[in-house]
Amino acid sequence: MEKISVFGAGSWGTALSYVLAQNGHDVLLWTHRAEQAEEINQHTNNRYLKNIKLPENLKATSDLKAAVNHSATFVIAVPTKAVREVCSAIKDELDKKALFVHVSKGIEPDSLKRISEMIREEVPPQLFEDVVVLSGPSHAEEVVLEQPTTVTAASENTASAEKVQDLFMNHYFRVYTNTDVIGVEIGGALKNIIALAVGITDGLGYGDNAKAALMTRGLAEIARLGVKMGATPLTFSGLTGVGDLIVTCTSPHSRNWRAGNMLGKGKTIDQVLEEMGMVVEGIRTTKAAHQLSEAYDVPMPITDALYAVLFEGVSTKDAVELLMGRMKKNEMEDLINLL
Ligand SMILES: NC(=O)C1=CN([C@@H]2O[C@H](COP(=O)(O)OP(=O)(O)OC[C@H]3O[C@@H](n4cnc5c(N)ncnc54)[C@H](OP(=O)(O)O)[C@@H]3O)[C@@H](O)[C@H]2O)C=CC1
Ligand SMILES: O=C(CO)COP(=O)(O)O
Repeated sequence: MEKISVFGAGSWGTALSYVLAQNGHDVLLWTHRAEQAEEINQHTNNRYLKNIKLPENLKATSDLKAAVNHSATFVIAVPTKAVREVCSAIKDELDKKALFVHVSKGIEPDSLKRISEMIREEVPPQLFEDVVVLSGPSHAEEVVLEQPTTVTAASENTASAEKVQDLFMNHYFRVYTNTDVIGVEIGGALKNIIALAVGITDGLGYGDNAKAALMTRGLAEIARLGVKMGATPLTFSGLTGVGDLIVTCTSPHSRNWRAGNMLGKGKTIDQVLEEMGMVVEGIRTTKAAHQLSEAYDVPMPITDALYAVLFEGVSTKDAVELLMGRMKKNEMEDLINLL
């Protein structure tokens, strides 16, 4: 039994706390809202996970210092845009080395940093043992129903990844390990762009052909960029690549797919975000990936088309026409370089 602190009490932080508490660990879940900590201590978190009874041994707090002092294993489960703020606040209270496990799926626009890079910038090396990423096809809503789920813990240091594997693994939550941190982080972040795009074509009334096209060519552009950034090509055929792409592009649980679907049906981004009430990571990540494709000189036509819709006022229909009207290509062009 380990002591573990989870930072961020949205859908995913709560679902992962559920798994850890069920595994017998002493989990303290931190939220920045006192009333939410009170609710979780009564064993529900209804805004994020409706009608789910949380384990009795899961405790919550809104006292950051208490959460930092509780353990030396920290799960960071806030949206990408809050990672720096939360990690910097943790660092201010930290007086020992901790293992940081992050579960966020995004890239920071402008700095173009991955999450593990952001954490390493916010927390000095003498205060962390390692930063491990836990990612893969996993909707919180299914995890808390204890439905079979597989994810990957990645670190260049296999011992750290195995430690995280041991903490989380149980009969419905199976954890693999991988040493390719770049590939795991890029796959997890960029699949949200493709899920938004698939949501749009579904919302426009296009069918499974369009969905398959976006998923396949989407994976091609994600892998192209990832490999140029230093990822291992095979990672994109794994859980954090094609696996997460499937689960996000084909499920109404996905906030990214749902947001895209509403855009395809004609709603504005502001209307969509207001209705969602939860993070839609793919929007900021589209901006970051658009910048990455320029920085690494990697063609990313689907990302570019979505960028045009989200940030340049291009209509969803025109964006599809733009993609379909691109110049002729050999399907394997560029991909051959990944081998
Ligand atoms: N949901 C899922 O199934 C999965 C999500 N993820 C990833 O996990 C990350 C978190 O997502 P998820 O839990 O789903 O998001 P949600 O929108 O469900 O919840 C986000 C949580 O973060 C809190 N938060 C936001 N900003 C801050 C801040 N500055 N300081 C403290 N807390 C803050 C929110 O608080 P408040 O309630 O006050 O807004 C809320 O509790 C994302 O990167 C997502 O891609 C990964 C795998 C699966
Ligand atoms: O990452 C997820 C599933 O693996 C959740 O996706 P959404 O953020 O689109 O809901």
